[in-house]
Amino acid sequence: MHPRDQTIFALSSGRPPSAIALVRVSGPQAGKLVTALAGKLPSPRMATRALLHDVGQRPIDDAVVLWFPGPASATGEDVAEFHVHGGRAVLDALFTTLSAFENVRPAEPGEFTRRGFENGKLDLTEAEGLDDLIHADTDRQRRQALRQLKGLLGDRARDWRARIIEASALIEAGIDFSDEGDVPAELIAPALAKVEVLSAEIEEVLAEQGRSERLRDGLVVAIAGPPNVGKSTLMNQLARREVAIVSPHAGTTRDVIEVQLDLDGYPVTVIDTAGIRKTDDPVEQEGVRRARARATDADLVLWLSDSPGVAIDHDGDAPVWSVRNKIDLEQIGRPLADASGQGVFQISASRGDGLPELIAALVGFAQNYFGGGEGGLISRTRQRLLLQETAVSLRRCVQVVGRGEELAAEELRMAAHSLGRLLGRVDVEDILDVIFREFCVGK
Ligand SMILES: Nc1nc2c(ncn2[C@@H]2O[C@H](COP(=O)(O)OP(=O)(O)OP(=O)(O)O)[C@@H](O)[C@H]2O)c(=O)[nH]1
Ligand SMILES: [K+]
Ligand SMILES: [Mg+2]
Repeated sequence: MHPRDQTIFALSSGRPPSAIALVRVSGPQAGKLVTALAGKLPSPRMATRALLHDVGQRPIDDAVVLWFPGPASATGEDVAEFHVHGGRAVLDALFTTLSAFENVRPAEPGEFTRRGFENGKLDLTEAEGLDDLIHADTDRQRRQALRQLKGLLGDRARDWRARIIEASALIEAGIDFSDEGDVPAELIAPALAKVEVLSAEIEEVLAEQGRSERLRDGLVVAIAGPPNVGKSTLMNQLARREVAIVSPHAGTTRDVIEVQLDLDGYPVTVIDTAGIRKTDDPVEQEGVRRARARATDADLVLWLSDSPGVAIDHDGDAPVWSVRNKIDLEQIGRPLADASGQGVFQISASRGDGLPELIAALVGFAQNYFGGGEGGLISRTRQRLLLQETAVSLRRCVQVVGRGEELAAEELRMAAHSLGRLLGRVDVEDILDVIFREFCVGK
């Protein structure tokens, strides 16, 4: 039997032990499994209490069972849900029992969603939105993923594709007419007008794209500077916990340490790095090399120093903010901070002076970086590349029409094909494998 026709099961809730665990089953044998374990098939979509038994009629657990006959289910197949107590032994017993049936096996990552996709329950952009939603850490990421899952990009793409096919039909009709005389102009002109409007709409969505992709990936802020200036102390303050070791010894931090922060709904990764200096210690040298590399890739660098006039030793395109630490050791009164993020911040990482100003400036930077608002429709490189391809084909269609309607028609076919791939309609198996492999097991 092809793996696709086998019945799959997986733990869809979190890691045991937990109060309740949800085990999902999908495939042609789902009904048979429920009957075998629960004694009978419950009414569709009604939570029903049942004592589950293994194949030797020994009890497994007191459970709640749900039965969703296909095609009105998440995967489009027959689906069952077992809500059991979330202990490891309970789950072991349940999985052993399920596996004992022929052609029943544990699901691969993303396999439930993939089946739903293959049965037309959701398009590829919605499947990606679902995966993003599961992995969303901040509120803004959640809202963006939900928009994707609700099919906003998919709906636009379907509409564009339908209109490209309409324009195509006009051009094809023009090609057919042209054998009999010089009629095409009346057909070609409205087709081109449609294509130009479409082009503009797609380009507008593309222009918005950067911010949503960034929202998905997050903003990386690197703390860099000479040894012992208080980088790890600042890191711990931003993280509000002791993630990095702080000590009076220069050269304490060697590895790159990362924390994920939710900064006003924006996903921000802060990295603490080894103090940058010349050293003979090979381990510290490696730390300095890593520190430089990570700071170069960051979106923003906080260059920390503890005395005036320390030169910034950093290259890369990212903006660098100069942060003076340990102002508590000096008698300079209130810390000065420029909320625009320009100029020098003055803080005491250990006492907390100046931190609210620094954090407010970071939020301002994040707002700018992510573009504020709700973000655009595109959240993945795959989506952006396919929309760019579509836009290029549409632009070329208008350019080449003078050289022959067939060329223009071919460009429209390519545009429609790119949108088909965006929706997952015409994609080849291996691309789907790559996309669904990143999903969680049980989804
Ligand atoms: N007085 C004062 N001491 C501080 C401040 N911030 C950090 N320190 C002290 O400075 C020393 C070095 O702090 P760390 O956070 O380990 O500095 P670092 O830059 O991470 O050091 P390396 O990892 O070795 O490069 C520690 O003894 C801290 O307690 C501050 O704002 N004021
Ligand atoms: K130190
Ligand atoms: Mg350190």
